[in-house]
Amino acid sequence: MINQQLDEMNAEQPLLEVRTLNKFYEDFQLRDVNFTLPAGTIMGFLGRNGAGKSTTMKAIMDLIKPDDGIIRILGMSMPEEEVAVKEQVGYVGDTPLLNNAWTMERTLTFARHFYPNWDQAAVERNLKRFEIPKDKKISELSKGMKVKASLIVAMAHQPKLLLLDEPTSGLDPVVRGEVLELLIDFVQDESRGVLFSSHITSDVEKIADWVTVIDDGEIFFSEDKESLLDRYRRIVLSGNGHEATMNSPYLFNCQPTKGGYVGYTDHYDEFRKEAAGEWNSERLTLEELFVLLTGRKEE
Ligand SMILES: Nc1ncnc2c1ncn2[C@@H]1O[C@H](COP(=O)(O)OP(=O)(O)OP(=O)(O)O)[C@@H](O)[C@H]1O
Repeated sequence: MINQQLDEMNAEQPLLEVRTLNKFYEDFQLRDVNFTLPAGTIMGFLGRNGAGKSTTMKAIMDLIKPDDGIIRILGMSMPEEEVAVKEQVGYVGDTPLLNNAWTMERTLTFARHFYPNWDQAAVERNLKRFEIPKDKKISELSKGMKVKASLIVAMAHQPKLLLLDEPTSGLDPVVRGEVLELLIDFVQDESRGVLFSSHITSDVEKIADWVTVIDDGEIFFSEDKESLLDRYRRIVLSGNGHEATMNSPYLFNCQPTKGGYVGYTDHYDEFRKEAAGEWNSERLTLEELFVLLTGRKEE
């Protein structure tokens, strides 16, 4: 199906819908995973080691068989419509995609046979942009070059959705920045979107519009990044006379400090209306928020 027809058909469709996805391993369960990725969105997928990020992404791609759940990409069901779906998805997983013994040239010549929408001009542009030599074997490329090469291959058939499992892990800050820029460029066409998992919360904070956190196989929250960072605040209460404020239902984790108390709110608008006495608020970084929330859940 040509892309223009798809755009018209799917103008209102989310790019990706994951509903009640379950996968049971002996020592780990993915439980009722639900989230939606709207078109034009970069979603950061955060979770601690072993939380279930790769398992979720592999289940979306049908690389592992889910025990239950519904996956829809542009309204098409996986795995029933796998061939049509995979024309619309570029996936870079946690294990190397490219054959180390092949050159980039051979890799591209091989891969383009599978995709009618292959965009060789974009491939050439990206190879030049990232200075990836076509005649070197994949094994001779640096880690950063391999990541960029994998992304170039994953994007060459003009997919609508990129699923990337830790694309920036182990890269130096300059290469990480280049990869993030590539993703931002990719969603300039608002019919596209990206789901990328990461431990680097600053990368997610930098480019994601939406943040989904998974914890021990369950979605903890999936929310627009700005509204998330707006409604949480660190609250610093100085001096005395804070009894009423400290009993606020909007304040949690309140601890004494040298000059008063420090706590957190997840309802900043409501909190500020009723808080009395001397106080000020600080915006949290996504990293601070992630540590606070995943730590709080364990209490
Ligand atoms: N094939 C398998 N058989 C049994 N258990 C598995 C299998 N694959 C993954 N798991 C388990 O599922 C859990 C989630 O693993 P997963 O790779 O999805 O986590 P992750 O969030 O991607 O972690 P990381 O950030 O460390 O990459 C882990 O406890 C892992 O041991």
